Amino acid sequence: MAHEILTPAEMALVDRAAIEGGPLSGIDLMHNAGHAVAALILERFSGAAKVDVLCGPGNNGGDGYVVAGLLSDAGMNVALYAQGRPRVGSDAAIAARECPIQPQPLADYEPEAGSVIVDALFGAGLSKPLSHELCRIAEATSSRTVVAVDLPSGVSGETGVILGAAFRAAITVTFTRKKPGHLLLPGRDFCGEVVVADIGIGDRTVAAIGSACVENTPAAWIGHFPAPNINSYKYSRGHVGVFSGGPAATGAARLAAMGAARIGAGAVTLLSPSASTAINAAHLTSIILREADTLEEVLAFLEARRPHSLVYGPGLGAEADAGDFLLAMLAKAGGLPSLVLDADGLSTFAGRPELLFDALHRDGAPATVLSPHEGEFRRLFPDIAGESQISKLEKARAAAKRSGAVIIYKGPDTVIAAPSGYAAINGNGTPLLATAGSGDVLSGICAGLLAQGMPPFEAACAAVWAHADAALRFGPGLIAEDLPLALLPTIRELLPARQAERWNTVFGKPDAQTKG
Ligand SMILES: NC(=O)C1=CN([C@@H]2O[C@H](COP(=O)(O)OP(=O)(O)OC[C@H]3O[C@@H](n4cnc5c(N)ncnc54)[C@H](O)[C@@H]3O)[C@@H](O)[C@H]2O)[C@@H](O)CC1
Ligand SMILES: [K+]
Repeated sequence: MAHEILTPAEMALVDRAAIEGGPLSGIDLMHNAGHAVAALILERFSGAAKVDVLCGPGNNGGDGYVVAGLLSDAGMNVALYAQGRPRVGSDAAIAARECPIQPQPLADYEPEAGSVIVDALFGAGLSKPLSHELCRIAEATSSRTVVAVDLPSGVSGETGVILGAAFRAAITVTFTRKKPGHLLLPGRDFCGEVVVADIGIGDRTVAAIGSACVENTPAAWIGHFPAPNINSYKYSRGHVGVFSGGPAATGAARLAAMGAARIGAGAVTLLSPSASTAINAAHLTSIILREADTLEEVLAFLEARRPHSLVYGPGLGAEADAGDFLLAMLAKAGGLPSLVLDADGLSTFAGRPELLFDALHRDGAPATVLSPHEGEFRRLFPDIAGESQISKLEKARAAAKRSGAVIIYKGPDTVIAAPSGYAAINGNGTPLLATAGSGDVLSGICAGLLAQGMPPFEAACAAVWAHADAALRFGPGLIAEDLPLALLPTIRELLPARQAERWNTVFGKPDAQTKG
């Protein structure tokens, strides 16, 4: 699976395994890495007046020496600035020896207009904040064209956190696979365009490391994406129940309902308190409306109509009674359908999250997806949210393990994690989604996919990706009401891709595995 994400530690293991397994040695890999960066610079910036290559003391610097030599051989005007000498016997020392350009001290470096800067100071080995001098250089280059080797120096490849300061790259060329820091904020913002170069390490060597994280792209879940078949009827295509709020807060549930319907659920029922029935009825056409004020009425609906998934939370109010009602439903209903908890359905458990987690860990508990944004995450997992040393990826994993649910930890860099630890980082997030009600639509999309039989982790990933893809295709001016209809071009590309995946399976590719 070429969409795995490797932490710097996993990448080091992959490099080591590749070198031990042969046929490429460490210096061969470094030559390949340098070639990839030099080729990109020649392709994109061949007209640059000058290229300034900044080399650090480790192997990231080693890549820089290779780049400098290749660009100079290609006729470009190259200057080399180095901080420290590579360790004797290292691959970087070989690369430095091979490089025909005499390095100047990095302390003398002043960026000039018209130069392209190659940041080969630190990559995977960044271990402490940049020094004052490096912070100054990073700041001085912030409006220049910077090509970062592997990672912009100062960005932690593991967490995406900035150590002191960081170079702001136009393009980052990384090797073999992306690292979390290329996708998690704020690191992602410093990377610019991320190019993944093949330096000769095979997919099998990467797979042997067993990374438990992927970039959230359709490749990660298309094999599970639901497609109706000729025998489908409305209930077999999936039935979603969405709980509506009171008369002043009914819109959120209708947004979720429309998200569920557009992603392909054959039937969606809005469960409405009687006080909201008139207003919901005035706004709904294809969505089924059912009055339900009491737990008995909800249980009767579940028994009679057997929905395949439920959305609980949007517009319900964060007071304790919303949580109490859910707990009562979880305690009473035998075989509750899968559940998406969002918004007030999460906030209602502030200060008492263990009541929810206990219920979700009980035998027979439904498969559940929790979709907190930053504030809701902090309400449910205050200690995990407060951990300053771990990444958003690790926080989502810890939350999934504790709650027993798939977590969609929302934000510009949404992370999806399963209780097993398997996780995905989303890369197509867009600020267009920062609009009221967009999260309600997401919960509906997720429930719509669950109702169609998609496993919870894959449904959560697909919902997050499709939601953002729809927003990107729609473009500026998007409001939450537009999102369900904006899903159409996305779905119309996903369905043929799903069909193609089916044919691949028929022709012998291994079947898609559930990662939840
Ligand atoms: N054979 C390999 O392992 C390959 C490695 N490659 C390159 O090697 C890089 C990793 O190399 P390294 O593990 O040597 O790590 P780096 O070159 O990223 O940095 C390690 C060195 O920097 C020092 N250092 C870290 N943070 C510092 C800071 N803030 N201020 C001052 N000094 C600091 C460390 O003490 C160490 O000497 C990758 O990012 C990639 O560019 C590629 O050439 C592909 C092959
Ligand atoms: K770098």
